[in-house]
Amino acid sequence: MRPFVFVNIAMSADGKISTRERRQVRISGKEDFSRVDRIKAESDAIMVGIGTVLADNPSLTVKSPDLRAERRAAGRDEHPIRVVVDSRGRIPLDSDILHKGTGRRIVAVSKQAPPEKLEALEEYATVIVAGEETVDLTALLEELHRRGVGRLMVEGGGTLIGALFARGLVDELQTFVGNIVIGGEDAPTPADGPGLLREEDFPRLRLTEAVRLDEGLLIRWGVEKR
Ligand SMILES: NC(=O)C1=CN([C@@H]2O[C@H](COP(=O)(O)OP(=O)(O)OC[C@H]3O[C@@H](n4cnc5c(N)ncnc54)[C@H](OP(=O)(O)O)[C@@H]3O)[C@@H](O)[C@H]2O)C=CC1
Ligand SMILES: Nc1nc(O)c(N)c(N[C@@H]2O[C@H](COP(=O)(O)O)[C@@H](O)[C@H]2O)n1
Repeated sequence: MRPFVFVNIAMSADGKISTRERRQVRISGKEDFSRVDRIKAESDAIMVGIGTVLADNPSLTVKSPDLRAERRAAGRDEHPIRVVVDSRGRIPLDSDILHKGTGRRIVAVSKQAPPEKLEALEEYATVIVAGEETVDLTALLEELHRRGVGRLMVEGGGTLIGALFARGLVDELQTFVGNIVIGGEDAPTPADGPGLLREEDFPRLRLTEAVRLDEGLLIRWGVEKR
């Protein structure tokens, strides 16, 4: 068993999620940022790849005091569990995700991570070891489910999202398309990594919603079961 997995990503009108320098770019407007805060508050856990932590240093906390109060009233932590996928334990110990906001953190590593780094990390986070080289995402999701995660939001980046799609581990995709053009063949996109080659392997999506939001478009897709 694994959690319900949904990806939320903001991309430019030309399909980029950042610049070729991997610098964080504001793509969403005010309305979309509040939508993201709400769906974050509705999740049990929120996951990113180590590339996003190193590039953006996000906290992935719930920003609205009202949404945090709702979570508290429901007997939950103020913020969802923050999960970082980080085979080699590269996460800096002073990363915001390990310090900002109350609540639990999980760092998922593979057997490649140095034991001394894991020992240091355990002061701030629960460490899950899954996989030999990179993190075994199927095993990780099963472990998260065992630890009570029913609804998992994935915030990026492109490499992690591409790997989850390639393994059939995504149930829903929410994309905000913003009114900017970033360009550049090396700028990250919503599904990076090696990509898929055979049409029969391409995940098939079912459009469930397309609405105007800020100066852009929010598109929601369900992922067909294989
Ligand atoms: N616009 C938006 O909404 C968002 C944009 N971004 C942008 O995305 C960029 C970062 O994306 P990206 O560089 O692709 O990094 P990711 O955040 O996707 O992290 C990828 C890394 O995760 C690690 N990893 C461990 N196991 C796996 C696995 N099984 N499959 C895939 N990855 C694994 C790998 O590093 P290792 O081998 O060391 O473990 C890999 O390089 C930044 O520019 C950021 O600003 C990010 C989030 C949202
Ligand atoms: N939804 C959305 N729109 C954008 O325009 C963005 N740049 C992002 N980026 C993501 O948000 C994270 C920042 O989180 P915190 O504010 O630090 O909690 C960043 O790391 C990206 O995952 N998202």
